[in-house]
Amino acid sequence: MGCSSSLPDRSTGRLGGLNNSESGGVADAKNLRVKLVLLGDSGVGKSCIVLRFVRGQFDPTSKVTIGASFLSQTIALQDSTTIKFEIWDTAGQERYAALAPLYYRGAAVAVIVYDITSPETFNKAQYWVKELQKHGSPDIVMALVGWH
Ligand SMILES: Nc1nc2c(ncn2[C@@H]2O[C@H](COP(=O)(O)OP(=O)(O)OP(=O)(O)O)[C@@H](O)[C@H]2O)c(=O)[nH]1
Repeated sequence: MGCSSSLPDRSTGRLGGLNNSESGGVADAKNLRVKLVLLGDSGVGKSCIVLRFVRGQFDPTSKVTIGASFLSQTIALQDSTTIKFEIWDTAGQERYAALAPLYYRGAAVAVIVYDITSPETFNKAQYWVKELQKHGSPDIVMALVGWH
């Protein structure tokens, strides 16, 4: 698999807007809390991305997510600021789509994942971008991840 993504440079402080309780981030200037949600079609690798980020592991037998799952990961920046990511990994199957607002509400960051060989998954990614533009936090940071 290859993976490309575009995220703000985490060492430049461009995540400044995230330290805001309305967009899921609180605590003090040195210890930020960021709510992050993953969205995208079923099977595009969302759970694998989260598992890699949180535990450094890859599980090729990764199961379909039911509803959503929650994990967290804290990272330290060069200036010793810490960011605790509170991660909601949503289920991509259509039957769970109605639950998504529960998980993206108040999220400061959304990672939207698609498979670059599958137009349907890209359509779904576009759908999530529009949905978040309409109903997500106004200052949400979105990252589009293309997977293959
Ligand atoms: N070879 C390879 N397979 C991968 C990689 N990432 C994910 N997969 C496979 O892709 C399948 C789906 O991955 P998941 O992370 O469970 O997909 P998901 O987007 O969370 O799917 P839902 O839970 O249904 O929303 C699994 O069978 C993984 O083994 C990767 O980096 N390499």
